[in-house]
This record gives sequence, C-alpha cells and structure tokens, in this order.
Amino acid sequence: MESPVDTETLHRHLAMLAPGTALRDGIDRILSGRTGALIVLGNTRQVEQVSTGGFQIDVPFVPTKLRELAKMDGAIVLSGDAERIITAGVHLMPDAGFPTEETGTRHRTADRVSQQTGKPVISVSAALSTITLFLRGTRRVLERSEVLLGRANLAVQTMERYRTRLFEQTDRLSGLEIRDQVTVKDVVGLAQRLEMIRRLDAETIGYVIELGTLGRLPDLQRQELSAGTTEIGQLLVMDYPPPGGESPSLESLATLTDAELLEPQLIARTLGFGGNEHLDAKLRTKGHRQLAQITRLPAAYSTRLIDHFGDLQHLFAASITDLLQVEGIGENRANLIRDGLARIAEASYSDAAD
Ligand SMILES: Nc1ncnc2c1ncn2[C@@H]1O[C@H](COP(=O)(O)OP(=O)(O)OP(=O)(O)O)[C@@H](O)[C@H]1O
Repeated sequence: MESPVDTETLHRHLAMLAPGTALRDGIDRILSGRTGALIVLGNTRQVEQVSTGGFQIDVPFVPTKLRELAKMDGAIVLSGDAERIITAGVHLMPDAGFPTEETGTRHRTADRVSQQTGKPVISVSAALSTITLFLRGTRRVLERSEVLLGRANLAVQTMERYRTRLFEQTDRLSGLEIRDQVTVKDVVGLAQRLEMIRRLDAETIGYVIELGTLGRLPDLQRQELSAGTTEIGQLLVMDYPPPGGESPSLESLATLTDAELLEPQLIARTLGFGGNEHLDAKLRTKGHRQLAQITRLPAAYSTRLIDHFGDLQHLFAASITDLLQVEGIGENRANLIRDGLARIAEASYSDAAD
C-alpha cells in the first residue's frame, strides 16, 4: 500500500497542472473541445504492467498534440515531468481489488491506476467539464480559477485585518510589559493571532500554487502581510519561557484544530503555561522583543544584556554604570541602550494616554 499523500507532494502535482503550464493548456483545450481524457504522469514499469495496446509516440509535449490525441479512445501516458508524450490510445487494466468510490469507468480506472502504480493520473470529464487529479488514493477536483481567486482574495483580506489586529496587540503587550502587568492571557492572545495568520498564509499558498501564473498578485499580498510575523513569534517565545523550562514553540499550536485554537486555556496548556487557572497568572518579559526595537543594537548584545540583568524590568532599572558591567558594552553602547529604553518607555506611556 502506498503512503498517504503529504501536502508538499500534492502541491507539487497541483503546480504541474496550474494555469500557465503547458499541461494545463493542453487540458483546457481538451475541455473546450468537449472531449475527455485519461492521462497518466509517468511511464514506469508499473504503468506498463497495467497498460495494453496503444501506440508509442515519444515526442516533446505540445498542448495541441495532447488535444489531438485525446480525441482517440484510451489513455495517454506522459513522462513523469510531463515534458514528453510517451504513448496514446492505451487501454489501462488496473487490479479491480483497489477500492474506489468513483462512478464512470474513466474515473474508476484513474483512481485504481494511481493507487496501483503510485503515479498521478488525471481524469478529464467531458460531461462534467472537470479535471480530477488522482494521487495514490487521494482525489482532488481542480477548482475553476475564478473560484480559487475569490478564495485567495478573501484569505488575503482576512490576513490584512489580522495583521492590523496583530500590531494593536503587540503595542498593547509592549505597554503591559513596561508597566509589568502582563498575564498569561496576553501572551496567549498574541500567540493565537500569530497562528491564525500562519494558517491563513498556508491556505493562501495552497491557492497560489493551484492558480499558477494567476496567483502572482495574491502571492505578493500574502508575502507582504506575513512579513515579520515569524520574527515576532520567535521573540515572543524567547520573552516568555514557560515555567517548566522546556523550550516552547509556537509551532506546537499547529496541532490544534481551528475550533481548539479559539480556546485560550488550550493554547496556554499547549505552550506550557498550564490550564484554566493560570490564565491570569502574571508573567514578566525577558525583553528581547523590546530590545529589538533599538536600532544599531545587535541581537547578540540583547541576549547578553538579558542574561546579565534577567528581564526588562531590571534593565529599565539599570544605570549606565550597571550597563558598563556587561561584557562588550562600552560607554557609547551603554548610552544607546539607555536612550533606547527611555524611548520605548515613553512611546508606551504616550500610547496608553492616547
Ligand atoms: N480502462 C480504460 N483505459 C483507457 N481508457 C479508458 C478506460 N476506461 C475509460 N476510458 C476512457 O474513458 C472514456 C469514457 O469513459 P466513461 O464512460 O467513464 O466516460 P463518460 O462518463 O462517458 O464521460 P466523461 O468522463 O468524459 O464525463 C472512454 O471512451 C475511454 O477513452
């Protein structure tokens, strides 16, 4: 039995079928000619074993050629990279023992051939005007580009709203950090927002892959809207190590379902902050995210400062003389840090007053 299809493999094959590719062009020509087709991607020994009849062509792939060959009865076998047309008019005889819920001989054959050979098989239905990709027991009907574009746009719009909310939340968290009033709930809220953005980003990537050349714009928007979010996540994790001391990771949130991601207690537990009773527990930031705002202060110095002083509150309390005790910090840098910290505190208080 073949292994289940992972997202990456599915994406790779959807990309081969995306608008803008020669293969998709050929398939679209078949559809507009109101014929169907059965196309196997890969001329391996297993594919040969389920094939009878047909004739050898072995020519470079050309969309119009595919369309011509689809007018004939039988399947068309392409090379695995879809760069060559190998055979046409092939009768496929897969083992009927492979389970399939498809109706219609073309789709049933496609499903079974893919399960038996492990190769992707595309079934183009004339009656339904659909393109279906079968991949080792996984079935994926390709959506129309307008539908995919609509979904991609909706995901991007939602990402835009989430990004605005994200920065409202980081600003608020900064204020609480400076006033030393952070609770588990605040950290959980930001982690939740970051994971929601990550999910929307992954969803949009899926649409972008399927959209091929039509996905350029949503892809640019997605990149812009997710920029910097991974870094915020990394700094958040560094700022709030859970009490157990185990190194937490926002990636662990990926295991939660969409419904579970709405439950703060569950997020807190997943991040190592205990359950319900801990949501109001006080936390104190180490200060990595805040120090990252001080331009010209390399991250290595932030880490050294935090290792020395313990957390942001102690850093606020540090005098120039205290700062000079840290290895590699001279007078210039100590002044830069003091000024930077003062600016951070001021900005936060003026935000709170707004
Ligand atoms: N085992 C097979 N090997 C090769 N080609 C096949 C096989 N089974 C079906 N086909 C191809 O599928 C065509 C029609 O199959 P099927 O009866 O499932 O389609 P349909 O339901 O009439 O049409 P469509 O799928 O286009 O809506 C056949 O003419 C043949 O070209």
